[in-house]
Amino acid sequence: MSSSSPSRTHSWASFDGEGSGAPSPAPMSSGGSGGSSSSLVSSDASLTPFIKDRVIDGKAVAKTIQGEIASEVSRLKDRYGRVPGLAVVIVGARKDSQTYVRMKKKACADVGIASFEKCLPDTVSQEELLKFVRDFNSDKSVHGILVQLPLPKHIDESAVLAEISIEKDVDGFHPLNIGRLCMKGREPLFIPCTPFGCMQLLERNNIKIKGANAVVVGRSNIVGLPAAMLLLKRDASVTIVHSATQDMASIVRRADIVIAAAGKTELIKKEWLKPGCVVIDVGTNGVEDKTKKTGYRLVGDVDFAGAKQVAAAVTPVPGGVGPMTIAMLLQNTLEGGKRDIEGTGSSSSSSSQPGWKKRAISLARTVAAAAVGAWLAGGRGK
Ligand SMILES: NC(=O)C1=CN([C@@H]2O[C@H](COP(=O)(O)OP(=O)(O)OC[C@H]3O[C@@H](n4cnc5c(N)ncnc54)[C@H](OP(=O)(O)O)[C@@H]3O)[C@@H](O)[C@H]2O)C=CC1
Ligand SMILES: Nc1nc(=O)c2c([nH]1)NC[C@@H]1CN(c3ccc(C(=O)N[C@@H](CCC(=O)O)C(=O)O)cc3)C=[N+]21
Repeated sequence: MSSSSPSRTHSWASFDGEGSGAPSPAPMSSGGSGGSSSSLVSSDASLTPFIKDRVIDGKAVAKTIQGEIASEVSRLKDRYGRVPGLAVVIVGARKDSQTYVRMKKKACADVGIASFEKCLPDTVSQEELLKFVRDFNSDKSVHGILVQLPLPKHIDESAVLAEISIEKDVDGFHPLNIGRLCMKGREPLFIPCTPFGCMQLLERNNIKIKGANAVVVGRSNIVGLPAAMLLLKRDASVTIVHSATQDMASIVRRADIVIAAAGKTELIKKEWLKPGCVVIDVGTNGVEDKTKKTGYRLVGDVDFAGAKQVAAAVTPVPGGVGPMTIAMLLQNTLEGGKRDIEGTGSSSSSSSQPGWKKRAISLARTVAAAAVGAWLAGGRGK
């Protein structure tokens, strides 16, 4: 995890064993096999500040993080007279996309981050869209660029995401950022917001990740895959399940931590869950509800009422991962802003070199690599 993440470190030893004076495991109301004797969740309420009655309050965690971001932004403003800026590009008129973009804009205003918006019709050509991305790439007041997904079918999503400057890729979707996220000993410049938010929900409640069996349901580039990589980097043993997985129930049943990101309403049943596990529900599915003004309500990928009876902790939908996604987008934009405004460099390595020096070294490395490549291509390397 990036050293710049707002998480705190914590010693896990006390939750584990018998005879350690450790708090007792979370109550297990559903009998059954496969349960371990220790809990990942402390019963010391001071260590689980955002868990009440086994429900993880994502809104409260997000609010805390946004408070931290607001004070950092005001520090930057006082000291340098500059604030971080986020640009959002939205194509077409999807209602859900418009809602998310509106929420992001309001969240930026709340913490003092400048926001810029480009709304394009769904007839926009790929070249035009790329031009707007390039314009934001070279705009000094923009430190983060988010192109709202999904994009219309005629646009090559990968090409657009790869065009975003890696230094402004606050979604963390650029192939270089994803590549670094997956590599041992490397860190991305930005961690994808939703998985980053899931990790914060665990970390800020001191939930033990190291050594846990984690199951991620879903393998998308934006949620499932990066969530699995982050859990792996935190020393969980990770299994990813997807639409071709056989007997998913028995795999989920072994999980101490479940991250559900399939986009299927209440796919995960109470009986699939190991007693005392922790469930992070990313799914955001609209189901018809005539009692609502909008005509629908949001439901997760997990049977929430059932999970609440079995799990030690579970996130609700809404009010769980969703608000965290937005908080982490602000966090990433702040990080991007700080690298530029304070000159803390374009690499997330822990080196203390100033930004300009890191950039110079990085450029020198690129030039050297290109020279060696040309030399080898010329047959002289044989
Ligand atoms: N709260 C938030 O902030 C966010 C919420 N979301 C929500 O999270 C969910 C997932 O989003 P996203 O990753 O973009 O979705 P995708 O549709 O891109 O990916 C879904 C993944 O789930 C797998 N899957 C689908 N059906 C099943 C099944 N029956 N059993 C097991 N695996 C299955 C798919 O498998 P395969 O690869 O084999 O097709 C795929 O890997 C959605 O509900 C989305 O709305 C997304 C982003 C942010
Ligand atoms: N480039 C890009 N980056 C994204 O991060 C991205 C995207 N495209 N496309 C769509 C998905 C989805 N997404 C959500 C963000 C916030 C909530 C959220 O805050 N949800 C609230 C409820 C919102 C409501 O009431 O509608 C909650 O769960 O409590 C949900 C989903 C980001 N995504």
